[in-house]
This record gives sequence, structure tokens and C-alpha cells, in this order.
Amino acid sequence: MDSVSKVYPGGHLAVDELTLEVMDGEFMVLLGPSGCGKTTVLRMIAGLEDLSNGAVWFGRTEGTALTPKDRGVAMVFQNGALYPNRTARENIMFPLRMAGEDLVEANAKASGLARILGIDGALDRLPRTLSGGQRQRVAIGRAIVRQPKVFLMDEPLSNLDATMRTELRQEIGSMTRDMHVTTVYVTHDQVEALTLADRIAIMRDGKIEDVGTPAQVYDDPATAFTAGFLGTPRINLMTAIVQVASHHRVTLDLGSQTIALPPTDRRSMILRDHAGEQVIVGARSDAFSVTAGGGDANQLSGTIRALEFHGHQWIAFVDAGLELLNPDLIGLSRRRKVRTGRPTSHSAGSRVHRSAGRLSAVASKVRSLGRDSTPPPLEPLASATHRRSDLVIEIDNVVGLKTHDQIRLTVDVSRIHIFDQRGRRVDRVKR
Ligand SMILES: Nc1ncnc2c1ncn2[C@@H]1O[C@H](COP(=O)(O)OP(=O)(O)OP(=O)(O)O)[C@@H](O)[C@H]1O
Repeated sequence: MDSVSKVYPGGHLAVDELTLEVMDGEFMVLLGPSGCGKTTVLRMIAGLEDLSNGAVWFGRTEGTALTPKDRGVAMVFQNGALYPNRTARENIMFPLRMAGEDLVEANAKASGLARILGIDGALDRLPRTLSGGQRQRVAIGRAIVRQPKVFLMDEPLSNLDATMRTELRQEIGSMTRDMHVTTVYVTHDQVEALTLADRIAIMRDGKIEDVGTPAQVYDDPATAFTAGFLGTPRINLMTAIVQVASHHRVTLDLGSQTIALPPTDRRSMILRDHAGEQVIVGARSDAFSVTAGGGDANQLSGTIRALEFHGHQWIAFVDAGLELLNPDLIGLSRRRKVRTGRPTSHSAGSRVHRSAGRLSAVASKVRSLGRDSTPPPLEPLASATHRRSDLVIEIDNVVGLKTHDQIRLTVDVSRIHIFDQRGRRVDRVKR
């Protein structure tokens, strides 16, 4: 996808100059909150939605003007609708039969796929006698049986119960890899994304915030939003001021407490250039450990406000007197309002196309403003809710700990990330 935008009638910029290359045979997951434009991207790849700007390529072929039929794509939706009066086998074979394939051959392919999808026992039943999971398996089989060049899936597991979701998720993963089919999979479920993807593109507000392997985007996120979208509990994001002391020692001043970078930490070199600036420090809940002794430079103290039992671990909410931020609000600027607030024509596509140009121009103008010394004003970073002011940490062993206890926490400094006020990484992304 090369600089693709989509403006819906009414002027809503749903996808904003998005560029993404999916490799041959790759499993790419588009992950993001509701309304960020994932489905629109998928529908533009399928040819079900016109582009307002940009181009879609299939290998060396520009596909923007191709009809859906000529793109070699197959799509599965949340609720893969089946032909109610045909058996599962007939449903799966249908695209092959329409393409003139011989009955014996089609039958063999349907049986093969049914085995992979775990529905070989249900092949001769009508859809109404199948469970939701079985129906979705049939829909997947029917979509993939003709070996599409690109396989598109839009939240195919969202209507299934948890056990079924896990099973079918694994089957989708192994089937697409066995068939080496290029797949684009839309979800807002981070577990699906992390477990299925070769690479994940994290979307927000019509744009890609970050793209990389699951380990890259989880361990080394490019933005605070990405860091906050992946991981449960959500990452702790704390405001801090960069202090540079003698011998270029860098300290992150969290207000009432500090974290010092070791002199050998390579990030000190970068952070020296940000002396006196406000930054956001991200630390996942497992980057802290409760410690008994004092003396270590990277210890924070706080009071346990609540302890929650989560089966395999405990989660502690610790009031450490810090300002914690909501990742969803970081980096939202007035730009968004400019883009969405301009009504355009409801009529012909070409007028929508022109309005996309105008909106893009407005967006770029505001973006270029962001590079000036006076960036557009930011939305408030966080709503001052009581809950967001607690550090959320994981504890394996709560023996001897209870609510209202004062504790000391050691921070694993090698695992913190540092973002600027707009949520972009300050310390280098290591990819
Ligand atoms: N046909 C349409 N006309 C106008 N606006 C639309 C249309 N389809 C989608 N939108 C808007 O475009 C934005 C992106 O929608 P889209 O369905 O692509 O998001 P999504 O990330 O897939 O969300 P979800 O996970 O809820 O399905 C949303 O604000 C949506 O309201």
C-alpha cells in the first residue's frame, strides 16, 4: 500500500497516507482500537472500497483499478455467511465448482482442507446444524480453497467463545503457513496479534504507529501508544524531567523520586541532548521487583493501595506519588480535529478525491507546524483519574505484603523506554 488515504463521504479521513509492504507469504496483522481504519484498509486491498489517494500493488502489478474479482484475494468476515441449503462440503467446494473444477478434484481439496481445519466429521452437515466455530471454519475453507494470492481476514474469531478462539487461532496460523499464503488479518485483540503475526502493524487514527515482529513492537515499541496497546497490565508511563549532572550522569526526575541511568548506558549519550526536557518514561509491570534493602540508586518507594489475585500472579497498585499517563491520550493533537471537522461533498468519488487532497494538505501543513519551534498545542496528557496515578506492578510472592504497606521497588533500568511528550521514542529503537 503506497501512501493510501480514504476519505468517506461526509469528509471523515479514515486512512491517512498509509504505506505498508506485506511480503510474499507473510502473515501481517493490522492491530488497533475500534475505528482506527483497519477494516477500511482491508476493504481497499480487496477492492471493496475505492481509494481516495495512493495505490495498492500486488507484486509488480498496480491493483488500484482492478475489480475485486481480478485481484486474486479472498476475504473472511466476522461472521462468514454460508449458503444455508448446501452442506459444509458443498460450501467449501463452491468456488472450485464455479471455476469449472472437476467434482472429484474439488471433493478431494474440500476433504483435505476439512482435515486441516478439524471439521472432517461435519462435512456433510448443513450450516444450521454446525456450531459457530465449525461454521467459521467452513467459511475459512471456502475462502482459501482456491489458493488466493492474498488472504484477508476481518476479526474472524470475534464471535467465538474463548476456547474456540484459541483452537481456531492456532489452526489459522498453521494453515496459512502451510499454504504459504500472504495474509492480512485485522483484529483489536493483542493476544491474537502477538500469537499469529509474522509482523504487526499497529494503527491509530488512520495511520501506522509502528510495524515489526511481535517481539520488536512489544519489547522495543516506537511510540508510547504502541507500548500502551500491547501488554497486560498496560505499561506504566510516568512523566519525568531529564537531568544531566556532573560527569554527564543522566537522571530521570520523576518529581518526588528519581531513576538514574548507569554511566555505561548508551542511552545517556542521547538523553544528554534533552537536558531539562520533559519526557515520558515507560516501564512494564514486570520491570519492577519488590526489594527489602535500601541503598540502590534505582529504587522507588510507595504504598500498596490494592492487591489483586490474577491466578498465576498478583498485581499490586502502588501509590508512589508519581504522575502516570494514559497511553491513549498521548500524542493526540488538534490536528485530528482539523482533519475530521471539515465536511465535504456526499456525492461523486472525484469530489471526495479532491477533498482528500485538501485534507491531506491541511494535515501536512499542521504536520510541518509540528516540526517548527512552536508545535500545535497538545491535548492534556492524562485525565486525572485516581486509578491512573498508581504504578501497576507484578508480584510473584505476596507473602508478608498487604494493603497500606510501604514498599521499595527496584526498577530494571535496562527495560525502561523513554518517549518525548508526543509519545515518540527518544532513546533509539533497536531494529
Ligand atoms: N461507509 C462509511 N462511511 C463513513 N464513515 C465510515 C464508513 N465506514 C467506516 N467509516 C468510519 O471510518 C473510520 C474507520 O472505520 P473502520 O471500520 O475502518 O475502523 P476499524 O478500525 O476497522 O474499526 P472496528 O474495529 O470497530 O471495526 C471509523 O471512524 C468509521 O466510523
